Amino acid sequence: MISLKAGSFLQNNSTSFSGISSFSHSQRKVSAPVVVALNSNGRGGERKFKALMESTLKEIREGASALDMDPKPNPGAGVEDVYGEDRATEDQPVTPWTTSVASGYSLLRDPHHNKGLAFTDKERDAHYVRGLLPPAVVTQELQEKKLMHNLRQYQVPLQRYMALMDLQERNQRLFYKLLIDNVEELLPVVYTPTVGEACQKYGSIFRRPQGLYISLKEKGKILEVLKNWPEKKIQVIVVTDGERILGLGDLGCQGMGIPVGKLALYTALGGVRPSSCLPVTIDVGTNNEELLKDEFYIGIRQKRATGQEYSELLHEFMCAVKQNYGEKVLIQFEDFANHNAFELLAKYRASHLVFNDDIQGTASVVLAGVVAALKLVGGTLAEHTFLFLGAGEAGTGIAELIALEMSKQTKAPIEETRKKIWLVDSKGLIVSSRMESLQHFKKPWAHEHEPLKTLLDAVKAIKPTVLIGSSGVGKTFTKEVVEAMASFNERPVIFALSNPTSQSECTAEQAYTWSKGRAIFASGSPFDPVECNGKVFVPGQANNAYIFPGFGLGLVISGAIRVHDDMLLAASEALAGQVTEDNFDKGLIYPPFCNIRKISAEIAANVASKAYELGLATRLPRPANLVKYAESCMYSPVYRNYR
Ligand SMILES: NC(=O)C1=CN([C@@H]2O[C@H](COP(=O)(O)OP(=O)(O)OC[C@H]3O[C@@H](n4cnc5c(N)ncnc54)[C@H](OP(=O)(O)O)[C@@H]3O)[C@@H](O)[C@H]2O)C=CC1
Ligand SMILES: CC(=O)C(=O)O
Ligand SMILES: [Mg+2]
Repeated sequence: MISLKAGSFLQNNSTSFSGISSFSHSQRKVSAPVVVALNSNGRGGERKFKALMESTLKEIREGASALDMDPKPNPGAGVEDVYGEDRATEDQPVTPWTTSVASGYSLLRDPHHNKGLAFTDKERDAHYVRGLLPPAVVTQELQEKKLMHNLRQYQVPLQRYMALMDLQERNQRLFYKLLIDNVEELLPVVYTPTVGEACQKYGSIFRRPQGLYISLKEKGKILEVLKNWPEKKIQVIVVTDGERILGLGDLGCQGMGIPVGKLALYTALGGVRPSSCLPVTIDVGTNNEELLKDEFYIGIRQKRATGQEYSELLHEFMCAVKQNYGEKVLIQFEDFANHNAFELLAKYRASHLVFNDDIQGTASVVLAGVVAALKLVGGTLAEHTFLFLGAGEAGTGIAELIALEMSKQTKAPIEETRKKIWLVDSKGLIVSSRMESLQHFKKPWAHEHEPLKTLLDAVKAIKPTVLIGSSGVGKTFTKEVVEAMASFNERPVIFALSNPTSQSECTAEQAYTWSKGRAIFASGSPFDPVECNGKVFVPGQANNAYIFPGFGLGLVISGAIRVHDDMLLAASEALAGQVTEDNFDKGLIYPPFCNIRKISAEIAANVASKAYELGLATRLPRPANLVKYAESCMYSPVYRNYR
């Protein structure tokens, strides 16, 4: 075992090199000079190691220029090839560095470098794995084929989820190759709906920890906890406190499945490197009585901390992140309850690079779907009338972005364009007579109207052209509601955004059947194509997964320091622009996920372009072709050759 450590000595068989602090990226408490400690383990590896060190140092110091992009990647923009992995080709192999040079048994157990049976004979000799594997040598493609075959044998979605998580823990590149090549089939497993069930049962299915847990016990020590994470170059953090996991409510610490899943998509769909992604769960307790009683629950057993105690922990986290990773790390808030979500976004948007996926990402994806739908239904955005069921993060976030875009298009003040948008919450239609009792984020939507209690009454009174479900409550778009929409719209536009599938406002089949095949329908969780009156209808998936991976990539490659609403509009425009005539012919208002990497590159380029235009980008000079640049920065899961 050859280990490379910063600021420490090895007791036996050790040889020291000094002055190579450039290697210190993955160890904490780095102090110069960095010491490389060598334990040759009786393999006579000392000379070999010195030669290896010299050649690798040379490669890192000089070799980077060979394949650099024009303009050169800027370390500040966070896209540099920290591990030398991009430079690896058949002719130019690299060393599989971790905090140690992984070899032998530990190499097979290191998910970042393990290739299983794909290790060549030469690699098996060079890295001491001969005999630790059966003799067959197979390609990554064959491994993929076998795994897909095995996954398809499972009847229960949760078993597929667990098999995929095991793979991620065992062989990271193979996991991402599977996910990228089979995105439409595997998205419902690592993401909604199956990830919802996984979170509900997270304590029971828990095997190896994923991500970073920061609980009230870590108060005062969050910076230290961040330093326990093995990677130093973090570019994207997805953080939840588990209080509103999909439409499933408070799952406390078990919400970890969400940041883990979202970040898997950052890599697979947006090409952000797995090593630069950090899933975080903040555990302040849970109000879920069942979990508190569950002997397998993995979080702290207490009611949720609120008020000052909550905000102090969150503030310590936000400060520690900036201190540890710098100004340009993206913090994505995910599945917080709305009473905290709006406040956190407002509090930190001026000082940190923050993005709330449920408020902002969802807004961007739904606006794109609406803009695309206009091609099928006709009219401008301002000529349509919108009604929401659900006036929380998703509902008011989407409403505000639609109103902003309408205002930009018509030059009318946003106070005016908001009047085209109506929302219903658990107490009925939001109207001005309720103003006093409304939460702050609902107040802009309190228009003059008589109070109405039910969605059906609101549909009949407002006569919306677009109906959007964002309440987290399933089966709320009843036959009467859909029939009412179809009675005054030739092509009613219906979004059933709530996740997972059990919480969907209606199914695709119901939307098409009840509207006699006239609905333009999209849902947050996927539905299979439906045959109605001899015609096949393909429902779209209106999910923020279309937006956040490309959006985040755009921020990272431009070195953006803040998120601006115009970037959300830019992302939305790029997504809507990817819907083809062929997609429209099938009634689709989103492009299929199988092209998601191309879509993400377009989104990233539009977002980055906006960041430059707004003076929020720090990566200079601006690459001439941002789409090509975004594509070139994307992580590839193909195995690297080891020397
Ligand atoms: N497809 C996608 O990409 C996304 C989907 N979502 C989904 O949207 C749903 C809501 O999320 P989010 O907005 O964050 O949640 P919030 O808790 O912030 O908002 C929920 C809203 O729904 C209202 N509501 C609850 N029950 C009813 C009811 N029976 N009738 C009418 N209104 C009701 C609430 O009313 P009140 O305020 O009165 O309590 C509240 O306004 C979730 O299922 C989530 O999974 C979220 C983000 C992205
Ligand atoms: C998709 C998503 O972010 C949600 O349902 O919360
Ligand atoms: Mg969410």
